[in-house]
Amino acid sequence: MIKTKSVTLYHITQTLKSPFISSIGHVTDRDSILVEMTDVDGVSGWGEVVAFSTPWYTEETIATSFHLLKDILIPLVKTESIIHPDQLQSIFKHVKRNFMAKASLEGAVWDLFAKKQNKSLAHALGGDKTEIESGVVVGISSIPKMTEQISQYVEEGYKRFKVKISPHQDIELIEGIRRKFPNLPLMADANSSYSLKDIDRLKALDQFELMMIEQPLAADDIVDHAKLQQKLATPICLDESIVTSEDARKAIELGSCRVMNIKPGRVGGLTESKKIHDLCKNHHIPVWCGGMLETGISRAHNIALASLSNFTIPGDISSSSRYWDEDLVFPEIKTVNGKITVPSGNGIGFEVRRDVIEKYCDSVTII
Ligand SMILES: O=C(O)CCC(=O)c1ccccc1C(=O)O
Ligand SMILES: [Mg+2]
Repeated sequence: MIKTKSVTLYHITQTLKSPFISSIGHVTDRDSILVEMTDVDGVSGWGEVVAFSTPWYTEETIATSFHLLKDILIPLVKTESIIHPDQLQSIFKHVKRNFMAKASLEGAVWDLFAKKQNKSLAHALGGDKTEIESGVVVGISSIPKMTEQISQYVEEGYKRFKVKISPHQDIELIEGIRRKFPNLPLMADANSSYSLKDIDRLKALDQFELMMIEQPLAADDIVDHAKLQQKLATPICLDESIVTSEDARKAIELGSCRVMNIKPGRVGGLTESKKIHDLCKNHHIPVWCGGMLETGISRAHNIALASLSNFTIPGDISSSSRYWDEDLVFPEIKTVNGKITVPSGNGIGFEVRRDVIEKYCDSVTII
């Protein structure tokens, strides 16, 4: 049983090693809110808000998440005795959307719950893989720079490579990469930069045998994606369009995709992530875990989630050093020979480094 004593929110800002560029947004300084929930027995669980400072990827921001946590979600949780983290869905049932805010607090509860059960978060979620395969994302730049980056990541052992595309940079880019790496496990993420009018451009990509195209069409669409999937040989993977397990059910029913990307933040937490995972597994839709340029805390949650059996495709979970000079967790999260070991220690299985948090922390709020 978890009875909350306090929840501490740490607002931190870290600068990415190099700016992250996609078709819809640039990130140079990464703001995050770390959520530490301490219960009356003195055990702490950790979560992270993965929203950005502006609403370019989803409608949430760091500021909206802070408001939701402080004024609505934490007060709701503080009055409850929690037996299982799944309960948070009913505790939050009158709070619409705000998935990333909910996921951060739910993540802290999952970590705390696993720690109190003397289980790893992976085991608490029902995952039994001891290692997960690691993929990496190459941001938008010139084609020579991107191929150069890919060569470096190939050397580092990554198992899957993702590039960002848009109607301004697609066929030529993929052709350039394929010329140098004919058999690379390669995929492209469009972040909703196409419409059905671009169908010929998208069909032209079929010749390059990409593993999948991620989110070609609008975030709020699953109908046009179904039409597009019928015309494309390349599997479509949905990211932004899936924010609940109901969205996942409808997308599967319509045939809007053949693969799904799951990000706990986007779907409101690990409980909903698991539901989507289970649903996809029953319908033979493979899933992989997406990334949000997050710190080691959210990466640790992602690793635990990706230890579930239907995460059969390497996700966007890369070494912390891909984005950060210094990780917030110990030991540092590292891809070795394209794999990351799923920790066996209790909860997230990593120690949170308070000394590093302090270095990047702008403000602390205790509720
Ligand atoms: O390496 C990562 O963390 C994932 C990079 C990435 O593609 C991404 C990063 C931020 C927001 C959205 C996306 C995306 O998957 O669309
Ligand atoms: Mg994406």
